Amino acid sequence: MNSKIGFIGAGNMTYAIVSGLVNSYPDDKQNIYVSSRTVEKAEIFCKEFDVSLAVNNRDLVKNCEIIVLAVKPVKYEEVLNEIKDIVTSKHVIVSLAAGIEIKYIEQFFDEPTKIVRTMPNTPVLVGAGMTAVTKNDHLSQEDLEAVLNLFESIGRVDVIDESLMDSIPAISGSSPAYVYIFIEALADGGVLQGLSREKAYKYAAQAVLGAAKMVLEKEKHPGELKDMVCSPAGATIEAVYSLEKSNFRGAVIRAMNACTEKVKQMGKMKD
Ligand SMILES: NC(=O)C1=CN([C@@H]2O[C@H](COP(=O)(O)OP(=O)(O)OC[C@H]3O[C@@H](n4cnc5c(N)ncnc54)[C@H](OP(=O)(O)O)[C@@H]3O)[C@@H](O)[C@H]2O)C=CC1
Ligand SMILES: O=C(O)[C@@H]1CCC=N1
Repeated sequence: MNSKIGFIGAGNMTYAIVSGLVNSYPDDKQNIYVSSRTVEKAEIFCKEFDVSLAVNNRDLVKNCEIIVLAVKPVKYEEVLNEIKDIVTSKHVIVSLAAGIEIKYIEQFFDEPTKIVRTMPNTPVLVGAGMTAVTKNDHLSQEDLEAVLNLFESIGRVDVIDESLMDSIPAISGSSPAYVYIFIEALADGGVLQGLSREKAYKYAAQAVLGAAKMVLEKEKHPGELKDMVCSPAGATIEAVYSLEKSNFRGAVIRAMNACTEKVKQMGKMKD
């Protein structure tokens, strides 16, 4: 880690990213700073990970080059007003917020400021995150590489056009939540049929992990991979038929549309 990185907000996403970074950079823990509204929470957090405590958000900005805004979208105005006069052209501001556009953050600063908008997900905690990244024109290639390196150390990264950013929560930022529901449902079905709860979670989660690896590592269409499982007149096609009758795909796509709709509303709520 070549820069000091500071997290404003010690909530779920900071927990996930810092856990991942501490695993990837065990010798650089002291270069990770955290501040939060409730200082006691930040203290507990810093003790757990052996990272540096910033006593407040301004102290964090003074100590770090990369500043991650890990507060809810509605808190952006408050936090940006608090730090704007001490942010310099050397800092890189990294936003995690769903729905917040780069131009909204830019308007707080009188001078050109380096801003990166990202959408990670909680699996960064285990080094298996998916992070979409977009940036403004004030970053050098070196600045961008520094941010990409951080997220690449805790998962996969993709640089995209900002026009696509509002669509990313639905497909990867929020989707771990739907996958956990799917895993719970698989496990409940297993328990119903007599498996222990412990075994049911292990079998369900490993099946989801394995299926995802097949999609990522084999150059095959997911439909072809599904067909490989469905023996003619076999058991799997009965399950697939039942899911299709329940509009499984439609339910997922409808949920994603609801997610994106909310992301767009959250982007407007901060105005
Ligand atoms: N959770 C997720 O899976 C993902 C979240 N995100 C984005 O990450 C951001 C954070 O989300 P998440 O971690 O889930 O939210 P949380 O509610 O878990 O955490 C937010 C944190 O911000 C702190 N906070 C609030 N106001 C301030 C302030 N003025 N100064 C410093 N800290 C403050 C809160 O402290 P306190 O508890 O004391 O109020 C809390 O620790 C959001 O913008 C979200 O859109 C992006 C991708 C995935
Ligand atoms: O629920 C949320 O608003 C955030 C955005 C992506 C995941 N969690």
